[in-house]
Amino acid sequence: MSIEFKNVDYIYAPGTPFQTQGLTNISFKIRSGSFVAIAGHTGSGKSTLMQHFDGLLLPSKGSVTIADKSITSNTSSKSLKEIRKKVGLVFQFPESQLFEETVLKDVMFGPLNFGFSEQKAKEQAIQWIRKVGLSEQVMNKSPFELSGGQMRRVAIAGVMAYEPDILCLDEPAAGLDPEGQKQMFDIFKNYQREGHTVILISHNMDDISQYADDMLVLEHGHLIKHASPKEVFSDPDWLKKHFLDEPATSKFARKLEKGGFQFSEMPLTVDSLVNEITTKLKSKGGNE
Ligand SMILES: Nc1ncnc2c1ncn2[C@@H]1O[C@H](COP(=O)(O)OP(=O)(O)OP(=O)(O)O)[C@@H](O)[C@H]1O
Repeated sequence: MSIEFKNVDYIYAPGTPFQTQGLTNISFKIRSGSFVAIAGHTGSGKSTLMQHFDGLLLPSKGSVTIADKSITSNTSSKSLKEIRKKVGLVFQFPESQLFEETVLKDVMFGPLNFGFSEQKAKEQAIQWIRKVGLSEQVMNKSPFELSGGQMRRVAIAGVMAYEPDILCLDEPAAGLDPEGQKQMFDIFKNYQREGHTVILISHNMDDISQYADDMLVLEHGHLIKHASPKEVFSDPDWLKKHFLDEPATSKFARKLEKGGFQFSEMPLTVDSLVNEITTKLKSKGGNE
């Protein structure tokens, strides 16, 4: 299922002293079945953009089209419910939104809310509890008895259990250990392989370079780049200008090595990476 933005502006608290321009004139198209990363510094508009994918925020100007359904500032709540069944949003630290008595009930909540029968909702919940790497033994426990990492999985299973065509995740691996993070991303990559569209907000360039097909980069509410990670990461001048302080570790560096560069020290920051690339380019006569 595709997503298209046409000239979208979003203004928070219009006409008040708190008025803030969240997004300005955003246009792009996300291909159905792709894995897209949204990157950008804090406050650049990533969460504001994501909340337009299921109509949680309606554009102040312009339009958002999800498959063949258009969302504008006038879209009815009935149409929005249809869209929300197709677009699952997982916010940062989603475990803070768990509320049911048991894990099973919590994961069943989404499917039941979108019209699945009790039986089907239960089957979906059990399947997704397993798929996110939890044992069936947790099903009858209170979510609040679980570890932080397990609670995160329960919350994510709660969205995946109604199998939205588009899955949007805001920093889903934040705070998890490296093994837990990898498992989480493998689950999302498999979800894409099953034919779904996955959209991920991330500050982590390693994850983006490893998993995403395309990147949207925001700055001060403007879309400043829509390209593959390879294109973005092979433009040192652009990286230096926009991502100077973002951390880059060995996997990210290895991706760049494939473009012909070698790196000596790991981990690297983009700053040191860019210096290294610039030095190498100079020594090669600037032809690469
Ligand atoms: N509820 C709100 N009311 C007013 N302004 C807001 C609100 N939420 C966000 N903003 C403003 O909109 C702009 C974009 O914020 P947004 O949260 O979308 O950025 P972000 O890239 O997701 O940041 P972060 O990486 O910190 O989550 C910022 O200037 C922010 O202060």
